[in-house]
Amino acid sequence: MTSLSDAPSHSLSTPPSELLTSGTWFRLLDAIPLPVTLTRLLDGAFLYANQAAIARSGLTLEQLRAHFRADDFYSMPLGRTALQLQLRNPDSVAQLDIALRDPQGPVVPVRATVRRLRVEDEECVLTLYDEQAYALRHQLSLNRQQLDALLANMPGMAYRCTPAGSWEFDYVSQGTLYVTGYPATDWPGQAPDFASLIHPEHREAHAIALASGEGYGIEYRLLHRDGIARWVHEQAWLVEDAEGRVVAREGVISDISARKAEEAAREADAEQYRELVQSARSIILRLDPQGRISFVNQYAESYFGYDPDELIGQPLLGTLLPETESTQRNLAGVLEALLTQPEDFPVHVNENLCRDGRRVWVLWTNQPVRNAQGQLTEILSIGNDITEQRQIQLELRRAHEQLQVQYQRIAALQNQLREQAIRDSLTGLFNRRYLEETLERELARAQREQGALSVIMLDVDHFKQVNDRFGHKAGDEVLRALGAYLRARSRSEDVACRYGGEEFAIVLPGAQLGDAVRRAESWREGFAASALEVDGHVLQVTLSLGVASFPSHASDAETLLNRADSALYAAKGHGRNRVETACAHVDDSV
Ligand SMILES: Nc1nc2c(ncn2[C@@H]2O[C@H](COP(=O)(O)OP(=O)(O)OP(=O)(O)O)[C@@H](O)[C@H]2O)c(=O)[nH]1
Repeated sequence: MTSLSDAPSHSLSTPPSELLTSGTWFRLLDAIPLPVTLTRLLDGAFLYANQAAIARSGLTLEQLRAHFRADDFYSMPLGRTALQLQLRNPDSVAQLDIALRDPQGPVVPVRATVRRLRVEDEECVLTLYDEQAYALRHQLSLNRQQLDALLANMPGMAYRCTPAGSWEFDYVSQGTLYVTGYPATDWPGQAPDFASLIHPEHREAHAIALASGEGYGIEYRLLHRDGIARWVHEQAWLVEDAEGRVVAREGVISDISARKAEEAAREADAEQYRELVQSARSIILRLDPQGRISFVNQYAESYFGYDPDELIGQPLLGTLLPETESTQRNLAGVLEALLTQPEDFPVHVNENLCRDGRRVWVLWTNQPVRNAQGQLTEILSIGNDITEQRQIQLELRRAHEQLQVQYQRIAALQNQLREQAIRDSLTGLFNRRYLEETLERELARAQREQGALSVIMLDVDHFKQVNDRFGHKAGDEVLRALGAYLRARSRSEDVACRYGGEEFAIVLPGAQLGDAVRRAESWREGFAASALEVDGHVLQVTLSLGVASFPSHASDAETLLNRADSALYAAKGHGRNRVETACAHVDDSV
């Protein structure tokens, strides 16, 4: 606008037709980003529109001039006559809010600056349209209205007071009733002095804030008209004039009783929680994400034997957790895993270290705490001593291991006893009792399966002479050698026994008579051919053998043994060192 009024006056005498095509004046106007028009005052006919105005209208200058008048685009509350009245003096200027009507679009309110000009003996109006200025002004007035409504309706007390005397109120909002119990209309005058409403305990703090010479924000209790003291928060600021003199204090006093009550309840809750944590008979500690101790309860202090100052801020590893571990457990690794994946360790058992070096076992329950972004902020751990249980457990394990050893010893002993019960100690062969048991069993099976079974009885020839010539010990040696000989030639199913003295019996399950005789013959031959070295003497010892078979010779154990024994007797009788077969008809009573 100032550029228009400052424009060189000589250009205004240039005829409009020429102005439209050339001239500094209008080049300048074209450069203005806001719409500018020149219209005739009398009827609003367009004489000129700058580039911004043409762009805004969506028409050409020719179309504007030929078919439109200013009144087609905007209307003023009082119409053209009013505009003419506003600009009744030459060169007069006015500012108007007008509604700019776009022929095809919505109505846009604009702020227009109009100036009356005389061009070519014609009274004209130069108009500058500013939509933004209108919007800003409109918004400001709207905010003012909102503010007024807000002040009137807010539950707090908005005020303004002047420094004259003792800060007399010259404005209080309707919320004053809510905060003090006195209606806004009682101020000043009927209501008591504001300072007297401040609770005696807080008056001094309020007076200090007032005297500070600056704005302030304080909380204090205010004595309400209903007799109840309520917590309020006062935010105040000072208003200064151009010379920096304080001309007013403004502020808002809000009732914060509800917030204070909540804070008190929260504090009471927190206090209860603290008492609970401190009186708990469990170890409670908090760890930061770096593995440092940030809190320990009293029980934890006494349990580990530390003062709180010695633990807070200390890394867990090296204090409560042994830094090195004789059992080679990777404690640093365990702690690292706990800090990075706490959800994987809801419960864990750990050996911990007391200040005096004692080792204690603790069962830990861990609760990770995370912030809204999911980052770990701390780990809350609750521990219970399980040293005694652990000790009992260890002792039980040790006792169990000892029992295992003893059990194995007993089992070995039992085995040994069992072996002793069924073995002959001199030869290592089975004894007579075992033979009888086995024979009964094997015979029953052979009968069941309709199989065969043979028994070979054998006896050392002239054994008495061995004893007599070389001594009883040498005789034992011969018997031991015969035992080894028979064992070496037995099959897995055979049962070789020392039947008594120098007499032996071998049960051959599944063996037919012919097979048994062949084997008896080969044993006889083999033993007779072997030279026994006994006590420095080389002996040649022969055997007599008798063979009997089931079912050919007998069907019960006793008879079968008797038949084999009879056959052995026959072998002795026929000159020894030979094998005889039992006869089915032999009379057992003989
Ligand atoms: N060294 C030793 N001798 C034993 C053992 N048991 C029995 N004898 C002896 O074996 C001998 C058996 O003698 P006899 O029954 O007369 O028979 P034999 O001298 O072998 O003569 P024939 O059987 O008829 O060939 C006895 O002298 C017994 O004392 C033993 O465990 N060790």
